[in-house]
Amino acid sequence: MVLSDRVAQSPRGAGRDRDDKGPRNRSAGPFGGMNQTSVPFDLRELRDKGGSPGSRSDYRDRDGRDGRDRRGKPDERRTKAMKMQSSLASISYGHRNRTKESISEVESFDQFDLLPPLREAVSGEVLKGMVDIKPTPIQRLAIPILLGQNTGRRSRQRDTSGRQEYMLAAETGSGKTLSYLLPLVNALKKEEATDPTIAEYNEYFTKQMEAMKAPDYTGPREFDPHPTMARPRVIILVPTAELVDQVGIVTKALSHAVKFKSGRFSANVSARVIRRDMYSPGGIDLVVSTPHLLASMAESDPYILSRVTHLVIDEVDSLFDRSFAPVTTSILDRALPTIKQLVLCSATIPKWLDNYVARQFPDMVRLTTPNLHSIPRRVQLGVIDVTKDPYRNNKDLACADAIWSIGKDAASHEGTVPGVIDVKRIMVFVNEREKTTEVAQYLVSQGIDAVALHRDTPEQRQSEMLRTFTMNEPMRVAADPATITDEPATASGIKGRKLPNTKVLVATDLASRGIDTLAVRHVILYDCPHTTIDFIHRLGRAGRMRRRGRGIVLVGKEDRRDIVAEVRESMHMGMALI
Ligand SMILES: Nc1ncnc2c1ncn2[C@@H]1O[C@H](COP(=O)(O)OP(=O)(O)OP(=O)(O)O)[C@@H](O)[C@H]1O
Repeated sequence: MVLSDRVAQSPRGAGRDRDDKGPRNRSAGPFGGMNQTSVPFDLRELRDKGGSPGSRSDYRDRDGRDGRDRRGKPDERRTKAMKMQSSLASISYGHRNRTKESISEVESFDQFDLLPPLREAVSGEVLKGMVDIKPTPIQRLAIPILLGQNTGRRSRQRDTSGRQEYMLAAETGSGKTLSYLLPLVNALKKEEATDPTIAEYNEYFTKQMEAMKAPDYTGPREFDPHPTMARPRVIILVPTAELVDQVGIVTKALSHAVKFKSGRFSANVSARVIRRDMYSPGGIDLVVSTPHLLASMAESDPYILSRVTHLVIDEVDSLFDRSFAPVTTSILDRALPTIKQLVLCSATIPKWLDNYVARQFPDMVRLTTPNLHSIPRRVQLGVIDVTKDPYRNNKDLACADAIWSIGKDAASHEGTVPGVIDVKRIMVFVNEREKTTEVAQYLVSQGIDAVALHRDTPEQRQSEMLRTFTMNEPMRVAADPATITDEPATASGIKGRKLPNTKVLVATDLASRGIDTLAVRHVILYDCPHTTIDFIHRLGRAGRMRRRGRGIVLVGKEDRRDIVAEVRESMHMGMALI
C-alpha cells in the first residue's frame, strides 16, 4: 500500500506539457527539485502577488514555515518516516501549483455546459437546502473536461478506439461523486437523443399507443421491450453496499430532473428488485453496483455489458486491489470494446495503482487537485500518549476519556433550547474486526452509546447504523447538561452515569471509504493506521466539504510515533502525506 508519487502525470512523461522538455526536477516546491541550489522562482513576484493561488506561500504553516529548513533547502527530515513507508504517489508542488492556476474560476454550476434541468437539479434536488453553492476544485477541474467543454487542456484520446480515459483524484469529501456523475448523466441524455435504436423504439411506442386507443383494437396490449432492457449504458462500480446506496441516492435525485432509469445493485437490495429493475421492459440506463453483484449477473447474461458506453470505477484503489481486482477487471474487460469514457476515481492513489494504470492505460489523463493526498487543514489532529498517566497503556480508558471530554465540552455549549443538547457523532477506527465489538462493549460500560460495525454485520444493519452518521440534520436530545459532570472516566466503569449527547460508531476500514459522514466532527484513531492511505481515509470522515473536524490518535508503545508526528506536522502545514 504505497501511495504513488507521480499520480498527476501520465506515464512516459506524457503528463508534462508537450512544450515542457526540461528535466523532471525543474518544478518548484518543497519536494519538486531536491537537488536545486537556488530558489526556483521569483520571491519578489510572489510577495507582490500577496501569496495568490499558485504561490508556494500557500503551503506555509500557521507559523509561517514552508517545509524548508533554515538554509531554505527542502526539509527532508519532516517526512522521513512516511517516505520510508513510501506508499502514496507524490506530486511535485510545482505541478500542484500549475494545476491550481489551471483550474477555472467557475463560480456556479450554471457556467458548465450541462443540460439546463441538470444544472437546476444540483441546487434543487441534489444539494437541497444549501445556499451559495459553488463548484469545488475537483468539480471545476473535471466537469468541463469530462463534458468535452473547450478548456484549453489537452484531452487525449486513443487513436484506435476513440475512448477517453480519465483518473480523478482529489481529497476526501471534496465532491468527487458529482464531478463524474453530472457529465455522465449529461452524456447519457445527449446520446439518447441521437441513438437510432432508441429513436426507432420511441416511434414504435407512440404508434402503438395511438393504435391501442382505437375502440376496435384487438392486437397485443403489451409493448416490445425497450432496447436498453438489461443493457445499461452507464455503470458505476463502488466497493460496498453502503456506497451503492449513497451514490444511488444522488443518481435518483438527478433522474427526477432529467428523466432516465437507474438501478442500485448490492446485497442491500433484494434479488427480486434487482431483477425487476434490470429486466424492466421500459429499459435501464444507469446502474450503480458492487462489482461482485454485477459480475455474477453478467455471468448468467453476458449481454448485460454489451452496450456500456460510460464506466466509472470509484474508490479505484480498493476496486483494483487484490481482493477486488479479478472481478473488477472481468467487468472492465467485457465492457471495454464499447466504452467511450472510462473514469477511475479515488482520494488516494497508491504507487502500485499509479504503475498499474501507467501500464494498462498509458493514455489516461490524470485530473488531480492541488491538495491531493493531504488532509484538510480544517481537521486538527490531537495525540494522546496512552503509555503515560493516567492511562498506563489502557487504550480503552483513553478512548472513553476522549469521548467523555467531547461530550462534556458540547454540553457546556448549551443549545438555544433549555434542556436540549446537540448530539455529537463520533467515529472510532480500529485495525482489527474483533476489536470493534470489544471496544464498543467497553465504551457502553462507560455510559457511552457505542455500536460496533464490521464486515460480519449484516449489510442492511450496516446501512442503518451508518445513517445516524451520514444524515446532515442536527440531532438533539433532551438532557440536563448538569448530569454530564467533570468526573473522569475510570477503568472500573461509571455506574449509573450516562453520556446522553454522543453517539459512537466503532468501525474498521469498512466505514472509512467514501462514506459521506457529514455529521461527524470527531474521529478517534484507536489504533494507529497501518499506512498514510488509511490516515487519509479515516480522518477524511471528518471535515468533509469545508467543515471543521478533529482527529484524535491514541499512540501506544507499539505505534510508530515518528509517522504520527509527521502526519500531524503535514496536516498542520496543509501538505500531502507523502
Ligand atoms: N459544490 C458543492 N458544494 C457543497 N456541497 C457539495 C458540493 N459538491 C458535493 N457536495 C456535498 O459534499 C459531500 C461530499 O461529497 P462526495 O461524497 O462526493 O465526496 P468525495 O470527494 O467522493 O469524498 P470521499 O473521497 O471521502 O469519497 C456530499 O454530501 C455532497 O452532497
